[in-house]
Parts: sequence; C-alpha cells; structure tokens
Amino acid sequence: MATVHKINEDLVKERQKCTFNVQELTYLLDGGEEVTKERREFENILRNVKELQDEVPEVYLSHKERYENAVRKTCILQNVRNDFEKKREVLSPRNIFRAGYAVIKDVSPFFLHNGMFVPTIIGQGTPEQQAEWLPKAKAMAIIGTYAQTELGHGTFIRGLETTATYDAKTEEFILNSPKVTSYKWWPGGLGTTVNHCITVAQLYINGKKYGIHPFIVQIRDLETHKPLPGIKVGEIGPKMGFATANNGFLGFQNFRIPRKNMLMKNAQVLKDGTFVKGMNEKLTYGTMVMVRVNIVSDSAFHTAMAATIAVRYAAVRHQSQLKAKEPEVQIIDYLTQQHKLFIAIATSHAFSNTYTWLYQAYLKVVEDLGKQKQDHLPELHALSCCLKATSSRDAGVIVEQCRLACGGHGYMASSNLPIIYGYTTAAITYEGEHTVLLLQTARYLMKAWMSALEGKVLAPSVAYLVDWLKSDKQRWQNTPEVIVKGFQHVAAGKIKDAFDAIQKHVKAGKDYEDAWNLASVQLIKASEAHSRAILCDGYLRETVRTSSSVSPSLAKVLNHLVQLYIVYWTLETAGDLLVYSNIGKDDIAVLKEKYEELLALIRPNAVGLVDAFDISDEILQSTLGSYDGRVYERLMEEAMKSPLNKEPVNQSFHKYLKPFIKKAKL
Ligand SMILES: CCCCCCCC/C=C\CCCCC/C=C/C(=O)SCCNC(=O)CCNC(=O)[C@H](O)C(C)(C)COP(=O)(O)OP(=O)(O)OC[C@H]1O[C@@H](n2cnc3c(N)ncnc32)[C@H](O)[C@@H]1OP(=O)(O)O
Ligand SMILES: Cc1cc2nc3c(=O)[nH]c(=O)nc-3n(C[C@H](O)[C@H](O)[C@H](O)COP(=O)(O)OP(=O)(O)OC[C@H]3O[C@@H](n4cnc5c(N)ncnc54)[C@H](O)[C@@H]3O)c2cc1C
Repeated sequence: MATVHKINEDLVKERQKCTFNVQELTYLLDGGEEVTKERREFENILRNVKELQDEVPEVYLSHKERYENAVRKTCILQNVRNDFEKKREVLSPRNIFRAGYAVIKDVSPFFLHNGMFVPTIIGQGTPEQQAEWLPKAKAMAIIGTYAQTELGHGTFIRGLETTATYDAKTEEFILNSPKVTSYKWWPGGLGTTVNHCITVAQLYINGKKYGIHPFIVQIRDLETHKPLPGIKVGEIGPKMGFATANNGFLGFQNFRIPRKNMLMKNAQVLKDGTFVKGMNEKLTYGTMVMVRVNIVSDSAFHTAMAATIAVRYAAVRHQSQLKAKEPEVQIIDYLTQQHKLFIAIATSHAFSNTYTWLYQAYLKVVEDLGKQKQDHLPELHALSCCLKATSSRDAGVIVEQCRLACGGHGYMASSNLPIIYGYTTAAITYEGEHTVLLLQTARYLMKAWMSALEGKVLAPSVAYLVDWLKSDKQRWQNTPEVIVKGFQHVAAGKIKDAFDAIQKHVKAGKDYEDAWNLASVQLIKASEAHSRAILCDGYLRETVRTSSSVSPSLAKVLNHLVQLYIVYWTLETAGDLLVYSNIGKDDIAVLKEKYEELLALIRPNAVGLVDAFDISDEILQSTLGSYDGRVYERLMEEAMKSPLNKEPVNQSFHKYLKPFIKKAKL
C-alpha cells in the first residue's frame, strides 16, 4: 500500500484561508460536474495501472529507450481508454488530453494521430472516404500523422514541393519529392511510429499545377512496419523539447496511390483527370484552423500547470526575513512574487474563457460550411491566428516566469518546468509561426479598417473600429469596461497607423507588397493590440455571464482575477494607452494602487485557486508542485534515483580521475 504522507503545514493553513468553494470552481473550469467526475474516474484508473509506473525516471533513459517506453505506455493508455469507453460515454477530448500527461512524460508519439490525422479525414474527406478510413483510424488499426511541412517550406505552404501527378490511365497519383528541400520534415510520429499519413502535395494534372491538396498515404507495411518501396522515412533527431514526439522526415520516389486517396470534400479530381474546384481553396487549410483554436485551450492548461507548481512551491518555501528577528517568510508573501504568479492564474482563466467562445464560433463556421455558407470564415481565421499567436506566446513567457519564480529548484528537471516550457514554447512556432499568424490577422484588420472608412457594417470582433471612428474618445474611468474600451482604442489607433503607413509608402511609389513589408512591424503591433482587446473583452464578458450562475463567494474571486488581468495589462501597456486613449497619468497612479490591492485580495485564495485547476500529482510530475507540498523530501527522493547515486564509487574514478590526480601530484 502506498505510504500516506502528512500535508505540509503551510499548505494546510493556506487551504484554510480560502474564501470560496474549490470544488465549485473545478466544475466551472471543467465545464460541469459530470466532466470533472469522468476525468477523475479515468485518471484514477490510470493511477492504478502498474505497468504505467516508470521504474527509472525517463530523464535517465537514452533517446531510443525513452521513445520505446513512450510507445509502450501510449498503447496501454489507449487500451485503458478503450475499456473505459466500452462501459461509459466516449471521453471528452480535453479529458483524454489531460490524462495523457500522467502517462507520457513528454509528448506522445501518437499525438498527431488524434490531433490532426483523424480531424483531417473528418474535415477534408467525403462521406465515402470517411466511411472507409475513419473506423480504422478511430480504432487505431491504422496510425497516422499530418505531413505538410517540408525542409524548405513550413510557412509558405503554396510553395510546398512534394508533387502528386495524376495518371488517368491507372487512376492513380504519383508522389515525388524532387529535391532535398521537398522532404517532409517535422510531422509528429512520422519517424518510426505511424503507418499512414496525410500528405499535403502540389497537384499536377496533364502538366498543369492545381495547388496543394491532402492525400492519405500508407507509408509502412501493416505487418512488418517496413517502409513501402518508394518511401524514404526516418526520425529527425533530438530537439529542444518534444523528446518522445518522434518527429520525422519523409520522401517519395514515384510512389503510387489510388485516386480515391485524395481527400475530396473540397476539390475533386474525376477519373478522366477533370479538376473540380471547391467552394473556397482555403478550406484545405481547415485542420490548421481547428488546431489553432485548440491551442488556446492547451495554453490555458500549460499555464495552469506552471502556476500550480510555482504557487504551491511559493507557499512552502521560506527564504529571507521581511523584518529582523522575525522568522523567514513564505516567499509567496513577497509582493514581487505575487506579481510573478497571480497573473499566471488569471492568464489561464483568460485563455479558458476565450476558448469557450472561440470554440463555439468555430463550430458555427463548420455548421455554416456544411450549408455552403462561408461568411464568417475570414473572421474566424483572423481570430484563430492572433489568439493562437498571443496565447502560445504569453504561455511561454508565463511558464518561464514561473520557473524563475522557483529559484534554483525551478531549474531541476524534477520540477517538470523545463519539460512544460519545452512543449509550451514549441506551440509558438508550430501550427503557424507567431509573426506569420499575426500578419494574417493584420491582413484582415487592414480590410476591416478600409470597410470602416467606407461606412460598412463590420464583423463583431472588429465592430469597435466603427465606434472609434464615430465617437469621441470616452471620458476615462478606471472601470474594467472603460479600460477594455481603452484597449480597443489602442488597437484602433495602431490599425489606423499601420494602414496610413502602408498608404504613405504606396503614395511614395512603392508596390503594395513592399509597402506592406515596410509597415510590417506596425502591422504586428496592431495585431497584438487587437488580440489583447479581444482577450480582455471576451474574458470580462464571460466572467460577467458566469458570475450570475455561481455562488457569491466564487463570483467575487472570479471578479478579482479578471480585474487583475485587465489592470496588469493596462500597466504593461500604459505607454500605448497614454498615446491612444484618454487615460491620464493620475489614472495610472490609481491603477498601480488598485493592482496592489488586487494582489492582496487574491493572496489568501492563491493556493485554493491552483487547487481548483485540479491537476493531479501524476499529471504535474513535479517535486515542487505536489498537493502535499513535500518539496524537499521529493527533491531528495528524486535525486536518489540518479544512476550515479547507485554505486559508492563510479568507475570513472578508477579509469580517469585516479590516474589524473596521481599525475597532478607528481
Ligand atoms: C501528452 C501530450 C502533451 C502535448 C503537448 C502539446 C500540446 C499541443 C496541442 C495540439 C497541437 C497538435 C499539433 C502539434 C504539431 C504541429 C503540427 C503542425 O505544425 S502542422 C503544420 C502547420 N503549418 C502551418 O500552420 C503553416 C502556416 N502557413 C499558412 O497557414 C499559410 O501558408 C498562410 C501563412 C496562411 C498563407 O497562406 P497563403 O499564402 O495561401 O495565403 P495568403 O495569400 O496569405 O492569403 C490568401 C487568403 O486566404 C486567407 N486564408 C489563409 N489561411 C486561411 C485559413 N486557414 N482559413 C481561411 N482563410 C485563410 C487569407 O486570410 C487571405 O484572405 P484574403 O485577405 O485574400 O481575403
Ligand atoms: C515541435 C514542432 C512540431 C511540429 N509538428 C509538425 C507536424 O506534425 N506536421 C507538420 O507538417 N509540421 C510540423 N511542424 C512544422 C511547423 O508547422 C513549422 O515549423 C511552422 O509552421 C513554421 O514554419 P517554418 O519552420 O518554415 O518557419 P519559417 O517560415 O522559415 O520562419 C523563420 C522566420 O521567418 C519569418 N517569416 C517567414 N515568413 C514570413 C513572412 N511572410 N513575413 C514575415 N516573416 C516571415 C518567421 O517569422 C520566422 O521568424 C512542427 C514544428 C515544431 C517546432
């Protein structure tokens, strides 16, 4: 039986101070009591699967052993999941996503299968194609990934070089990778795990190019797992993080696939080679839109993980004295520490709330597309780009801030903060590089500004541009609602400035494209300001909406958090607000005090707030952040697992050190 340890006394006291019902907040964050119960039940089952316990911490395994262990455990996880789903409802995707962290210490080599392979079949396949591939894919009789990026191109996907040439005689496509830069590079699981992939390739029919399209390709034999003739595939090697994601490369040499393997929900190639255009060629990019929306939710979770570790640690850790002769204080009582950590909690809430409405907007667009309506697609694309970019970037900064807030121990692998940083920072690049996505949103914002000038009605997320043009700037008040308007004024001002800068360059004789490039620093700043306005506005609106349906004590805490988020960003961007809104120096001085008051109000609830994220110790995998707060004991226990501590004298002493020292003595 597992030993039950006493909970650290500081944490006990912190939990007694909490002014709201932690369980109530957990249910709210999960989306309902039933979801929490399902999640806990599944996590509990996993906790008791002996084969999932690592004998040796993964960090001490070789690259190969680590991968093999990850495959072994992912297969067990999948079997446990299948058994669970046989008896009950299908697990919610967020619950299975969270549970994955308890099993795989880093990123699963099967991650792209559920993350992009299956969704692409659903989003891009015809009903017949779905009937053929989905049952096999869902049962994992075939395992796949999403192979789009190449050595030479990741961002500019119209420039991809893999070719799919249609041969009407045999009704097949012939896949080729003409140059080294045409090799697929990066897809998760491609290295040595998957047997299928969605390959994005340039379609050629009778020598004419028809742009990029998705194809289902079997790349390995289902029995032997050997690459099929004409396929060159392998793993790309170690990276900054994603140690077990098994990212791979892939090249094709005259590799033939049947015509039916082109996913044809949008565009089609008929038997005779006739190309039938889809409603909108950008629908081929649909899986990326879905994943970008999901990254907002992932960013919320990664931020919550880091906040949980750093807040619990800050409650347990005592260092230095505030006053002479008094005991050393809990580091959480330093205001600077609260400044580093409470924004982490609020940021996670901001992203969760944003995801809630963004996901609904995504579902609406998918429903509309089913009815051949695409009016809201450009707005969704613009929102998903800037919110993916901002949420992943903020999450990266917050996770690093939490690591720094843990001092030296935050640098230990056993704190788990380095691994969390590894996968958080990867999201800034994958699924559309940060700057590139901000520029996609800027493109939309420039059009919106032009429409506003022409007096047209704008989509809801940019309607503030019309208000800004029409009205005088509102008299400043330090209320959340007026501050949000202030953020909109900053965004509108920066959008106008960027627009004017482009016009200026065009008037000076530049091509529009060169003018765009010359104004692009201003464009990304406009896009960032738009994101911040959207985040603050959405977070405030969602909090007001939920506050009426929760207990008054919880509503009060949620209100403190949203205010903290808004005031924090006001102070961070005070310079912009002074330029573009009616805020005055005195208002800023008042807000500085307000910020300190909010830190004090949140202080007694800090541990309760991170407890409410309800992230189990198995998922957190952190010596610093466990529920019981046995920080020092766990650090020592983990250190003792080092293979270097398994023998009193390491052989290198006899082989190298001893002769070296002897020589030095002579
Ligand atoms: C235990 C587990 C632990 C796990 C921890 C990790 C958690 C992670 C969770 C989930 C992640 C899963 C996946 C991870 C792995 C990563 C996978 C990948 O990275 S897959 C590859 C992704 N690649 C990209 O995103 C490429 C980026 N590039 C592009 O999208 C495009 O090339 C472009 C930059 C958008 C430009 O495209 P293009 O040149 O064709 O277009 P433009 O000329 O710029 O614009 C033309 C018009 O088209 C509109 N447009 C563009 N894109 C879209 C779209 N998607 N939808 C709708 N409309 C679009 C654009 O707005 C232009 O419109 P107009 O202005 O002309 O009206
Ligand atoms: C961990 C990880 C997992 C991944 N998994 C997958 C996967 O499963 N499947 C898959 O297909 N791909 C995957 N990728 C690839 C990923 O999608 C690309 O790396 C990403 O889209 C960025 O493209 P790039 O590498 O070509 O960057 P580049 O575009 O070369 O970026 C380099 C620099 O150039 C700048 N730049 C490029 N274009 C412009 C522009 N138009 N304007 C201004 N600046 C520009 C960028 O801002 C950046 O600073 C993964 C990547 C990572 C890191």
